[in-house]
Amino acid sequence: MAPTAYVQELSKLTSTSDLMSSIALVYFSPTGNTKKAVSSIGELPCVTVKTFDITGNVEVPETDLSGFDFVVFGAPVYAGRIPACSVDRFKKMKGSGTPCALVLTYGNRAYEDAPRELGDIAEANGFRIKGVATMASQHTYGQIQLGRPNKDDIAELQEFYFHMLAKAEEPETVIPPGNYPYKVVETKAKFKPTTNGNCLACGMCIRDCPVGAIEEDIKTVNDNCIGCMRCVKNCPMKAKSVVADAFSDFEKLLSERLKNRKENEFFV
Ligand SMILES: Cc1cc2nc3c(=O)[nH]c(=O)nc-3n(C[C@H](O)[C@H](O)[C@H](O)COP(=O)(O)O)c2cc1C
Repeated sequence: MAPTAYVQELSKLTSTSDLMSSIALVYFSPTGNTKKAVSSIGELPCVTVKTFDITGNVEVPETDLSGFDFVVFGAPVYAGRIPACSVDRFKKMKGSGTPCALVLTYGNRAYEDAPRELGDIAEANGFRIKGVATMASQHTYGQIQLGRPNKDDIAELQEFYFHMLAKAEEPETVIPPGNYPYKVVETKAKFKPTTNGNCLACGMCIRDCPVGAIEEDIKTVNDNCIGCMRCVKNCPMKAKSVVADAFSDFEKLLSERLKNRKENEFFV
């Protein structure tokens, strides 16, 4: 169904309907792809959303989401898993048979065990998984699938959300893709950002870093760094970057290796 047709369809349904309206969005999203994908459910008519952005380096409190009609969990894929630092944050979210969807964004390589890992956390905490979306997105590194998720990706995702909401009360659940044991991964950054002379010491990078890796002097990036590149992407002065021949070589190689477009997949 074309996006406009489905929005019209949805409007018709929601005027009479049992479609849900109260939706919680929970995402970890250092560079914004996952946030964009998850938040697009809020553009559907007749839904109200409450956002729980668990990306920042703050203690996530235990949060009861059982009062919501539907929950969307979103995470990026890091080395075939969800980011290690996000695990305990997602575990703070509690449901009570609450229907949910999982949205994983990945940089056009592979999502491997990440959907299963996020799904296992959700299920253990009282959520029923109604569907899983794996969204091929712009990679953090190199020049890969620039701008994705784009308008067309979001339209596909919104159609998925629409079906999720329509089926939320049905008992069937979905087993997310992925294997056991989960892939074993290295979580420390291979390449850390450095700071150039543009820096105005505004401290935004310190405040925003998901793992508290940037020290008070701004220049020192400690070993907590996960290489998410949030500081590089968000710095208004473009003062953070990774300057290393090895990094440029890695980016070139990765861009070449991942140049063929992958499609989004929806497990319902
Ligand atoms: C440390 C790290 C590891 C990554 N590992 C993978 C991977 O295994 N597979 C993949 O396709 N993309 C991988 N990516 C790319 C991200 O999954 C992708 O760009 C994602 O959409 C970023 O989400 P965000 O913008 O919400 O932070 C990785 C990115 C980073 C920073």
